[in-house]
This record gives sequence, C-alpha cells and structure tokens, in this order.
Amino acid sequence: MTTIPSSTTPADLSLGQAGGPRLTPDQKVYVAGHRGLAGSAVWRALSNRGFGSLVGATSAEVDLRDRGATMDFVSSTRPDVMIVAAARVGGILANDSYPAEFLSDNLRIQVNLMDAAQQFGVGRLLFLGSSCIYPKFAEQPIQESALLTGALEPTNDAYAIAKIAGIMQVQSIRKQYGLPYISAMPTNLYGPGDNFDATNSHVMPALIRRFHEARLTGAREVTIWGSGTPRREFLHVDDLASALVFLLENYDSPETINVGTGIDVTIRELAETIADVVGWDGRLAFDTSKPDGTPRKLLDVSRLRGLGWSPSVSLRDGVESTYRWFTGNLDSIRVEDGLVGLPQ
Ligand SMILES: NC(=O)C1=CN([C@@H]2O[C@H](COP(=O)(O)OP(=O)(O)OC[C@H]3O[C@@H](n4cnc5c(N)ncnc54)[C@H](OP(=O)(O)O)[C@@H]3O)[C@@H](O)[C@H]2O)C=CC1
Ligand SMILES: C[C@H]1O[C@H](OP(=O)(O)OP(=O)(O)OC[C@H]2O[C@@H](n3cnc4c(=O)[nH]c(N)nc43)[C@H](O)[C@@H]2O)[C@@H](O)[C@@H](O)C1=O
Repeated sequence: MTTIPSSTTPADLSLGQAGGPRLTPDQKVYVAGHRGLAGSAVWRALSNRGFGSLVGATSAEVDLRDRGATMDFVSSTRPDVMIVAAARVGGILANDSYPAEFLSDNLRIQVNLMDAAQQFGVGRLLFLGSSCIYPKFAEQPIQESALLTGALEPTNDAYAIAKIAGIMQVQSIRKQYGLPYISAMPTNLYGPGDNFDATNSHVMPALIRRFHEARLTGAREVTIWGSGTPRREFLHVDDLASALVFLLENYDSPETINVGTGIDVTIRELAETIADVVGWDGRLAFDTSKPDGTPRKLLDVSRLRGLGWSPSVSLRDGVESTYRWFTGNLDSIRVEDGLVGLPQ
C-alpha cells in the first residue's frame, strides 16, 4: 500500500462555493488505480495541490476484483474521498479480443469499490467512465443526453456496458443514500505513464512507439491500423487530472459529465503529427484488416466549460512532451503486463 500519512481528522464535506461538497487538502483521498495513466496523473495533481493524505494500492497488493480484499482495504484505510480510476483498460483490439474480461473485471472492480465506499463512509466519490458509452452513431459533438439512445460500437460494447452500469451505480447510491457521488466521461487520454504495449494499447502510445522504432531501425514505411479516417479527440492526462479535481470541487449532479477538449483529428492527421514530432518522414501504410471502430467520437464539452474549466495542453505540445517522457523512460516503459526496456 502506498500512503502519504494524514495528520487530520475525518473530512469536512460541507458545501463548496458552487453548491457541491468541497474538496480540501486535509481529506484522505484513495486513488484506485494510482499507478495507471489517469490515476498517476490525479495523484500528481493532488500532491501538487498539497493533499497530504493520499492512499493507493497496486493490483498485486489489493486485487479489486476480490470483494473481500476490497472491503478490507477500504474499511482499514477509511478514505474521505475515492477516485475510481482502476479498471481493465485497453485499445480497440484488446477490447475486441477480450470482451469477457473487459466486462467481468470492470463490473467487479467498480461494484466492489462503490459498495465499499458507500458502506464505509466515503463522503465523496468520482467514477471514471469513457466516451465509448455513447452510441456508435451519436450526433456529434456528443452530448451527455445521448447516453442509451442507440446501439453501441461493437468493438467495445462489453466495456461500455460495464461503464454504463457504473454510471447507474453512482446514480443509485445518490438516490438511495443521498451521497454526493459523481461520474465523469473522459475522451481518449494520453500522456506520461501510458501503456506502450505494441498490440493492446491505444493509438497514441502505439504510434509513438512504432514511429520511434522506425526511426531507430531506418524503416521507410509504418503501418497504421484501419483506414486512417476515424476521428478521435485526445486529452492530455494532466488536463484530465485538473478537470477531475475541478469536478470534485464544483460538480454535484447525478448526470454524468463529459471531459474533453472539444477538438478532434483524423487518425491519419494524428499519425502525421506523431511522425513529425518523432522526426521520421517515411510512408504511411493503412492496414484495413484492423478495425476502425466508431467513425467519430467528439464530446460536447459545453457542460464542463460552462462550469469554468477548460484544457490547457494543445495536441502538438502534448505529443511533444509525451514523446520526451517516453524517450526519457525507455528502460522502464509500461506494456500490457509489466515494465520492459525498449531499444534506445
Ligand atoms: N486511457 C484512456 O484513453 C481512457 C481511460 N478512461 C478510463 O480511465 C480510467 C483509468 O484508465 P487508465 O489510467 O488509462 O488505465 P491504466 O491501464 O493506465 O491503469 C489502470 C489501473 O487500474 C489498476 N487495476 C486494473 N485491474 C486491477 C485490479 N484487478 N485490481 C486493482 N487494480 C487494478 C491498475 O493497477 P496496477 O498498475 O497496480 O496493475 C492500473 O493502475 C479507467 O476507468 C478507464 O476506463 C476513460 C477514457 C479514456
Ligand atoms: C479510449 C477508447 O479506446 C478504445 O477505442 P478507440 O477510440 O477506438 O481507441 P484506440 O486508441 O484503440 O483506436 C483509435 C483509432 O486508431 C486506430 N489505430 C491506428 N493504429 C493503431 C494502433 O497501432 N493501435 C491502436 N490501438 N489503434 C490504432 C484504430 O484502428 C482506431 O480507429 C476502446 O478501448 C474504447 O473502449 C475506449 O474507451
């Protein structure tokens, strides 16, 4: 278990300025999934804001699919606030190949965590979903009200159904127990600490690694999955963390809230940007035997912007800083099931 010791008494969750429960640095915050892409960014953001009592456990220490272990952990640590950033996560191929685990693991992790939170007095909770909860052909940009209005994208429907169940659990706990728990739906994320597995990762880390290796080996062609025409929105994970802290301070509603930039690019444009940042100038090939997934997934972020939050990292700057981080950490890059060293 990782903790920053607390010197404080149980949290004050009195109303903040915007009418919601206030988040204060004296509270004990459990970041479930604190070593992951999102969780580690949230941990950094809270540490930087002076939160002195952060709690986290690795999956080896506490397997959150195990109900007893989860209950024991939450009852012994008694956090004031819980951020649910632990999940089985992967890119389009991982979701399409392992739907049984994406459904079962995620249902178990989130049900165990949220039941434990409710039972052991966690006063404030934020559950992280994903923009893939929305229908495949939702009107763009996608408003929060599009939830459950159409069929899901088949490559990630199992994962999406688990996430939709998570939103419902948040709403049910609010309704039955009156607790100020909330859920947020981020768009596609990227940044330091991502999973750079060649197969099971998301497009951004996969292509950073592929272009980097092409530059090292002198390859003149790099293969991109699918047609290159799907459009995706990318949010730097430090912006995500800032938005989540903001929501914990300012948002208290049963309705989920989108977290994104409001800007999307084609996968071809993304690949060209990454190639340019990496310094590789060969040909792009497109492997159309791989799935494209949903054609477009741009979030309507007016609800979040209306509350006063906006992102600060441009896509170009974010790709540059993530590539700098990647090249600075080649000896300990995270892949699917651990850490590896990559060619330097
Ligand atoms: N990445 C993205 O593009 C997006 C992510 N999200 C959501 O954000 C959240 C975090 O995702 P992200 O940070 O990318 O994922 P990561 O894969 O980077 O991190 C997942 C974390 O969950 C933990 N975890 C997984 N299984 C278990 C388990 N059985 N028991 C305990 N801990 C477990 C891992 O712990 P350990 O390291 O110790 O194994 C890891 O820290 C998820 O809910 C995801 O759906 C939403 C939209 C986009
Ligand atoms: C966050 C989100 O992540 C997944 O959905 P996705 O948006 O499709 O994310 P992705 O990053 O895997 O792919 C985006 C696009 O990029 C193309 N693409 C090209 N080349 C590579 C490549 O090398 N790897 C990957 N993964 N994709 C590639 C790929 O074919 C697709 O068209 C789900 O897990 C979903 O559940 C979810 O929540």
